[in-house]
Amino acid sequence: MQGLSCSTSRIVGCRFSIYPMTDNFVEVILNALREVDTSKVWMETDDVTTCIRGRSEHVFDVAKAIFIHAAKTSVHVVFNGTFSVGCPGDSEGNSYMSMNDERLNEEASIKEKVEVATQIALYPLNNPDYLQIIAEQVEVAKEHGTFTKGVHYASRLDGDANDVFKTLEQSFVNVYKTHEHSHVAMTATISANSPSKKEAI
Ligand SMILES: Cc1ncc(C[n+]2csc(CCO)c2C)c(N)n1
Repeated sequence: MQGLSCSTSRIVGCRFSIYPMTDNFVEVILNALREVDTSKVWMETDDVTTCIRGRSEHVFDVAKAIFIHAAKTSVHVVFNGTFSVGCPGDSEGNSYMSMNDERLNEEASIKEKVEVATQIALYPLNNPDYLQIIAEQVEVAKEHGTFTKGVHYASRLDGDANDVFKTLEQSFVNVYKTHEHSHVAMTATISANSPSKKEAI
């Protein structure tokens, strides 16, 4: 179809918000966005979300660092985001894909110990084997020790933010590497410092 062919681009993107549940939420959001090194990703923030795009490792590095930066204030904060790769129309035509693979925020992120509760859902969009592919990534999360249980429409992961982000990244990369023209979306809701208990309330 003219103009709608699936791009072979491997540019990864994430559109996300963080929601710090505190009166000074503006400060927490803006400090997290400012103090993380975002020089290896394309980034745009508006009044609803932030979008980051570039190489997979830098998109995950920056998303994790922004969330951890907000969470280390001890405020109850939630990250809600959609990761995407292979979206038709998302072109690689910018310099961010030629960055080297050295992660700019990993050293600072791994110093922080932040417990998180997470619900993720993987969507291998153009793959008829999607159920099998999702099941394989549940096994990966079990191997990582982050998988807690399946819930309706999602899998629950608990643990340190660094470990949970490792599972998110590994699952997403495993799925999009399945074939050259894969189009994959993954949603993640990540909560830290919640006053709620873990059970349904
Ligand atoms: C990561 C992230 N990016 C953008 C917003 C939207 N937002 C809500 S309040 C605020 C600060 C004042 O403008 C902004 C940018 C968000 N919540 N989280």
